[in-house]
Amino acid sequence: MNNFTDLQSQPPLLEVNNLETAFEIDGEWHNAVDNVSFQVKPKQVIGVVGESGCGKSVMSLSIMKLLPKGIGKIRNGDIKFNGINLEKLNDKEMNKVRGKDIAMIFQEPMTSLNPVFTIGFQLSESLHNHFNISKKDARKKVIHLLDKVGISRPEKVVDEYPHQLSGGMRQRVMIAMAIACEPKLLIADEPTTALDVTVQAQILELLQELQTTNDMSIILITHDLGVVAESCHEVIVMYAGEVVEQTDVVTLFESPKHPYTQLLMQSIPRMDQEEEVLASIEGIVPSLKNMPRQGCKFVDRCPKAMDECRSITPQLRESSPGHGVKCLLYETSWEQEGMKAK
Ligand SMILES: Nc1ncnc2c1ncn2[C@@H]1O[C@H](COP(=O)(O)OP(=O)(O)OP(=O)(O)O)[C@@H](O)[C@H]1O
Repeated sequence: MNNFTDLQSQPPLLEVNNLETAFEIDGEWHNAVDNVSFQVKPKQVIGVVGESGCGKSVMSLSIMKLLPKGIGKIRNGDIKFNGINLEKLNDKEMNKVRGKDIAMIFQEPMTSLNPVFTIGFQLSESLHNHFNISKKDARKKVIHLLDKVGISRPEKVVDEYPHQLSGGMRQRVMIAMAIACEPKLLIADEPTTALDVTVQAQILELLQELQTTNDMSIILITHDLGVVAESCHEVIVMYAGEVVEQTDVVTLFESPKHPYTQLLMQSIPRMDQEEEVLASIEGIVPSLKNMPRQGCKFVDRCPKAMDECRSITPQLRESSPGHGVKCLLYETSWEQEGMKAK
């Protein structure tokens, strides 16, 4: 992994500024991603964590411009890749960016692989989409890619079909497909969730290795802070579409500030625990239609909630340089305003 301080001085590869992505439900638009801003530096691995329904996938689909047409849209903010505003690109231009500059892998590889075509055919397709390459050279490159992602006997696997491979191998194939065109940014959406623990560790190791050899940045989306601790430089904690905490990985683990992050920390299995006694966070993430319009969205589940949390909407503020927290516990201005009013 690269040194965190070295990365800080570089211009961003990806900039997400005040992103709001909404879905239309019963004639009304609701934000699934609400005013999210962050940057990804070249060669940086950034983790996006949060429970199911926090907006992690919608955020990555927004970056890829793959939101379901007609139902979902970016209604505010912008996304810049290498300084280019992706919103301004037409479909053809965006198709070039996808795969070639930014690639994505998903949780369940079987849904992304076509069962009726061989691995070789599917991998060469993505090469043909972006490069003028002969069939023979594409096959050679596919075998090389399969080898690179740790698939043994790649010359055999190239002619096999997805169902002939294990879950871990299929995820390796997806990674091979994603890195085929050497993208500068890989978005990995829960890449290990469907795999057993040993295979999970191997896939994470592979991603880390590729990040270094290919000089790639990675956005690693996960609900598991344990995965983040292993692989990321910087972390964004999302709750109900918003960033509630954002900092480097060491600071996050040494001094998590937001009550939501603290609860997520308690749900990481630890090696020194004889039995897995995992804290679970009571309640669920509010649905888009039931999202509180005012105050903190975590209030109903927060063990540290105060009366003011229902009426005052917290702002994402730096609690120390580079450590953003969106919680009234770390804001003093609302208390001062209250004092003035008295
Ligand atoms: N096509 C859609 N139409 C309406 N609402 C949607 C759609 N896709 C996602 N949502 C809503 O947007 C919110 C964020 O969903 P998202 O899938 O991004 O969460 P997530 O954090 O990625 O969860 P998971 O880990 O389960 O994928 C949720 O409330 C979800 O129900």
